[in-house]
Amino acid sequence: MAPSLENEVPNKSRVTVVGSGNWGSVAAKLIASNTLKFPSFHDEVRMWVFEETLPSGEKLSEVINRTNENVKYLPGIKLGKNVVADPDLDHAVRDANMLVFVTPHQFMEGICRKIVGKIREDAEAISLIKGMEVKMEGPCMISTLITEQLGINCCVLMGANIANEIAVEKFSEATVGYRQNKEIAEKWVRLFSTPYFMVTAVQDVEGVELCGTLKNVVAIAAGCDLLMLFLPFYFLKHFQLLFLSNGEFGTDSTGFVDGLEMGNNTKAAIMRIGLREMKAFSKLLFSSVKDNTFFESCGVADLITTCLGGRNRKCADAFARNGGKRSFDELEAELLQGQKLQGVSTAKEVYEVLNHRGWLELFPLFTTVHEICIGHLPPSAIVEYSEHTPKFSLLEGSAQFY
Ligand SMILES: NC(=O)C1=CN([C@@H]2O[C@H](COP(=O)(O)OP(=O)(O)OC[C@H]3O[C@@H](n4cnc5c(N)ncnc54)[C@H](O)[C@@H]3O)[C@@H](O)[C@H]2O)C=CC1
Ligand SMILES: O=C(CO)COP(=O)(O)O
Repeated sequence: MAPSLENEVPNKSRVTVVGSGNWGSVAAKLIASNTLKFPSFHDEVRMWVFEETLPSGEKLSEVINRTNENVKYLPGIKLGKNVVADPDLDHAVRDANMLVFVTPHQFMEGICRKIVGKIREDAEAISLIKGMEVKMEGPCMISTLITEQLGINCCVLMGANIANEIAVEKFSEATVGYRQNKEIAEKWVRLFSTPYFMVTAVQDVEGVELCGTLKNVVAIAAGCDLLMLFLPFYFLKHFQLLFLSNGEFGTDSTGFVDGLEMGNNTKAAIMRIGLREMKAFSKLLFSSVKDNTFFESCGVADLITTCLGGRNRKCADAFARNGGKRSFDELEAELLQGQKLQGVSTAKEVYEVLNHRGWLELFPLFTTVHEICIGHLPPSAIVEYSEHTPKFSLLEGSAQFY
């Protein structure tokens, strides 16, 4: 049973973080430092934990409350004594008027269903979730899902935010996207901002959220692109031994590409083309999306950091290194150890939208990423496709997107 709430103090905002993965835990840490600082917030930050039993036999939530660390998803980092892990979702959300949603996107529909009618009427939400759902009616952003299912306003916070870096207080920026109410957006900015985490608000929920969502697809491409440079050598025995024996891909592989003096240009090309497709796709879905949003932290900066150092890139690198013979599910389990990959399912969701609307030809990078992920194309297609200039000229010629 989770520890009980502190005594009620009127008019103070009470924050609950729904999610306690890698980023969820860091978000709780950031917030907890500010709820202690500002009298307008209750000190305590409740963090809903999807309960699991650790190899030691203990419950994760109990260990978090005992050690003040999320030993599974963010080991070695103290969250702040005012963070209370709570495995009971209803209990965790019922007193909060500021709900921070930060779970892998595939779980959000189920979570919303469980808490319908169980939250405060005056609750405000913010989503830190990068992903979307595709329904019969079309694509549905996670903030929209929250608003529609729970009947509450929902802002978003996205940015160049590799959680492990923010956990050790390396300087980062982030973007809050809001719809109408600037005052609420400013309250979220205050809740998250620290000297090492600089948050800016823009009035463009869809633009901010689509940036955060779509860059994960480009990061998969960036991961494949890395391996592309190795394919000619792939079957040489010593490379096979090097790549397949130690299970360490990230740093070694990047150094290797650097050694070939080819990788950075190729990766930059993938990012540039990816950014164009992100912008075109976002504007086709929502004409309100603003150009400037792509220059905020949620746009180009998040694209760069994820393509260089994110989990999507890491798994795609391993996928390509194995010639597509090991599934993303298998690689995710092995390399991320419980953390979740968003780019592969987002690529599928984007593909469904493109296919349904007859836009596949307009988005060769997004389309190719999905076809590689499902094994219809080899990883090498990610670079081959860039030779299909006629497809690109369709995009180049679509002036209304740019
Ligand atoms: N990790 C990062 O560096 C960043 C992540 N994000 C985004 O934040 C969102 C959450 O990511 P993370 O906190 O990193 O999560 P994560 O990738 O660490 O995922 C693991 C979390 O999922 C939970 N989980 C597993 N099965 C579940 C189920 N059936 N129902 C509910 N929860 C379940 C686990 O308990 C754990 O809390 C994602 O959309 C991600 O794209 C955004 C910025 C940075
Ligand atoms: O969103 C992220 C950084 O802003 C994290 O990306 P990954 O999920 O690829 O690690």
